[in-house]
Amino acid sequence: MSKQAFQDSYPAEFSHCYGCGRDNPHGLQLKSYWHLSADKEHTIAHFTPKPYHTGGVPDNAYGGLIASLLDCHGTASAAAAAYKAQGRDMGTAPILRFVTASLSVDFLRPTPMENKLTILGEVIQLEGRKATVKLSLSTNDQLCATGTMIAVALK
Ligand SMILES: CCCCCCCCCCCC(=O)SCCNC(=O)CCNC(=O)[C@H](O)C(C)(C)COP(=O)(O)OP(=O)(O)OC[C@H]1O[C@@H](n2cnc3c(N)ncnc32)[C@H](O)[C@@H]1OP(=O)(O)O
Repeated sequence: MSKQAFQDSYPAEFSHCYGCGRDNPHGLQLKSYWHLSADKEHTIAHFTPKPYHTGGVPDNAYGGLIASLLDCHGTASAAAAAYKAQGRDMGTAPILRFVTASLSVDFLRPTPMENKLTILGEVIQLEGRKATVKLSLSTNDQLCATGTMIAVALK
């Protein structure tokens, strides 16, 4: 299985996203991958916050950062799952690109900033152009946030 990040398969015109665009030097440049655990096939991304990603209390991450990480990991996971369902490598034509139609986030506890964050995704349904993605963010073995996304493939 390819170790190329999902986002690195995006065509150049889709690579300027603040959260995950490889061509956005001011962005977060999130990278997502397949992650095979014993029982399930997840997607995974890691992000280490900078001190300026704080949410007011210096030790804790800004909620908007957390939502951004879930957002970009979710759409990338949707695209990866859709390619996989079609038996195609990511980035092959015709291009499949998903955008966020809805994203809900539950912030379960303050998210400490000193260690890397782990974002997991699971595409639980693919139906027509619509993907439903379950998301989580944890650090220090503590679950800090969960999310649910509806992503829709661009026509
Ligand atoms: C820019 C390029 C970047 C591409 C590169 C991406 C890089 C990473 C992006 C990071 C993530 C983002 O921030 S993305 C940016 C933030 N998101 C956006 O700007 C999206 C804005 N919204 C839209 O453009 C539109 O509303 C769409 C594309 C989402 C849907 O419009 P549409 O194409 O006309 O499709 P439509 O027929 O309405 O919907 C298709 C199916 O999805 C369902 N559906 C639609 N919206 C919802 C919803 N909120 N909640 C539940 N379900 C929904 C419909 O019921 C239908 O289901 P059924 O009847 O078929 O069952």
